[in-house]
Amino acid sequence: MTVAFQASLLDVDEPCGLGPLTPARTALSHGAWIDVLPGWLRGADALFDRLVAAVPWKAERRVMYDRVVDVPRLLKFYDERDPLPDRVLGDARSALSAHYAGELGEPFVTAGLCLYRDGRDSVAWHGDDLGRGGREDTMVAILSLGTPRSLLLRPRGGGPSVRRDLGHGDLIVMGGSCQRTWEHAVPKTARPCGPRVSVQFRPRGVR
Ligand SMILES: O=C(O)CCC(=O)C(=O)O
Ligand SMILES: [Fe+2]
Repeated sequence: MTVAFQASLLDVDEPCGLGPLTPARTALSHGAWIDVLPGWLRGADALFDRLVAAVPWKAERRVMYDRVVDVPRLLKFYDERDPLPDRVLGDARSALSAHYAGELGEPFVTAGLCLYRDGRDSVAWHGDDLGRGGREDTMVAILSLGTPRSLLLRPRGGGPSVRRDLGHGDLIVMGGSCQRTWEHAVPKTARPCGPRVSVQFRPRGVR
């Protein structure tokens, strides 16, 4: 598939590599938190290009109320035994598993990939609460590549939302009770907007 993407000028020709994993934590309410590390992956635009070309992206359709609608992004899920599409993703998963081992008590194993082709692609408000995230504290780590998009978070009970603009190798980790006491979304935008890939690493049974 071809998607037009303007590589960031700072990033051109830089070798792909993960920097030190030194995220800054922001406590949210109800025992939720986010860790953010801008530019964790240097040379992220090269990885973006490889993933756009190599991943067998799938368009999905879902039942919404009484209609079948297109899911507004392309997807590919790698289960724990599936080989990842790029070595750098394996390195990122290992580094995250090592860094959070004490706090999380288990490794990140799956990788969910999303391709937002332009500003019309999005993900609606939700928590990753289909599995254990709906009952237990856990973590979901997201590596963002390509054009930055806003990730919004809001408490389920109501209250102000928190926004982080993520792309070009940025990392966010949602932790604690975040998947069951908060929701997150990547809203559509009317601004001209190039494509973004997000890679979500999750522990076993978290979806
Ligand atoms: O694209 C993102 O950063 C978020 C994706 C997401 O929330 C999900 O796939 O569950
Ligand atoms: Fe999510």
